[in-house]
Amino acid sequence: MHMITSVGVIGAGQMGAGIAQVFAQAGYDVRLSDLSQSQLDAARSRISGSTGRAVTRGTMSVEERDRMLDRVQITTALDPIGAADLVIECATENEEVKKRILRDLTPLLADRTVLTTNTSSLSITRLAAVTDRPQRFMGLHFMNPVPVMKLVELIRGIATDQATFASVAAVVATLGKTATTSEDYPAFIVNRLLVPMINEAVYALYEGVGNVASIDAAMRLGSNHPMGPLELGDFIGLDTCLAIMNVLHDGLGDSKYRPCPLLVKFVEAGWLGRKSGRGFYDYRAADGVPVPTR
Ligand SMILES: CC(=O)CC(=O)SCCNC(=O)CCNC(=O)[C@H](O)C(C)(C)COP(=O)(O)OP(=O)(O)OC[C@H]1O[C@@H](n2cnc3c(N)ncnc32)[C@H](O)[C@@H]1OP(=O)(O)O
Ligand SMILES: NC(=O)C1=CN([C@@H]2O[C@H](COP(=O)(O)OP(=O)(O)OC[C@H]3O[C@@H](n4cnc5c(N)ncnc54)[C@H](OP(=O)(O)O)[C@@H]3O)[C@@H](O)[C@H]2O)C=CC1
Repeated sequence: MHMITSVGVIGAGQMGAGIAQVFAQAGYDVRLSDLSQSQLDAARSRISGSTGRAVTRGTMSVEERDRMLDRVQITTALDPIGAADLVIECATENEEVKKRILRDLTPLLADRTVLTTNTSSLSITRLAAVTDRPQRFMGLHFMNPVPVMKLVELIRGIATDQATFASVAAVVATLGKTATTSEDYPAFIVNRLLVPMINEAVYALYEGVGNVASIDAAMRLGSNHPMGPLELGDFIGLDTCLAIMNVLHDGLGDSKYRPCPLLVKFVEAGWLGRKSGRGFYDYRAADGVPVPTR
């Protein structure tokens, strides 16, 4: 089995930045790629800000932080990604976008490269089929915020071989995270359970069962969830939540997974949650305190 020392991450959004950070902290050389230079610059600031907190608390020295940041190279090109030992596709949750990236990337890959996707819901087998290496392709699903959350879901496609699975599981252990295995069904385990709950919270809002503050307080204080479901939807990204509901609805063919029309409308309005400044809360107040919108 080839040693994995370098990692290529495609897509520098909230997940790509967090994944780049945890690999760099664990000593891997990271290449982070995105179409947009501004997203890459924002990812660098996000990593710097996130580790800045550790420096302030004294859990990381300034030198360690600087060495970690030096291990993350950013690029708008795809070519440098192809030479990495492990690649993690981490772009927008859209099957066509992911397939286009994987098709473009395939001719650039070294023979040894293990290819993975951080998809929240899409079929690993279908994504693998557009590459030249379905046997060395699998789902590697990190949770948000990546530096904090302990779990990584591992998902085999139908063709994933045991050596690939074992090497990816070994890499997860070096990050200090715990892996669980899920089968390749729509949205796997975490999002099969979590995102319908968020969608149901949007239905409760849509039907007037409660307002944003009462629905979130009910689940925070009544079920000990660290965030209310609407706050969590905003945190994940309402576009991503809607994409996951659509995959569940289409893939399992059960009306219980139909996305709430209010969720659809928010995404159509560009109200995507934290990342766009507005979702079920407005994040643009001068004092930084989120304000419920309904
Ligand atoms: C959609 C998918 O495909 C799958 C998914 O990811 S689903 C989403 C899964 N994630 C969740 O459910 C998250 C739910 N929320 C939480 O667990 C918590 O609210 C939270 C961990 C995000 C924040 O916790 P909190 O106690 O309110 O905040 P806070 O006290 O500021 O932070 C706790 C710690 O996390 C760190 N932290 C918080 N956010 C961070 C971030 N984005 N990056 C790095 N560190 C972060 C803080 O620095 C702090 O560290 P220390 O304890 O060492 O000081
Ligand atoms: N949000 C979450 O809580 C979680 C998300 N995930 C999964 O991780 C993936 C990324 O999600 P997240 O980081 O939240 O999404 P974001 O919207 O924050 O980021 C996606 C990034 O991908 C970029 N991108 C789009 N197309 C391409 C392309 N062709 N080549 C390179 N980059 C591209 C986007 O650029 P631009 O903005 O310019 O379009 C953006 O920077 C998704 O598959 C999602 O389902 C997994 C676990 C948790």
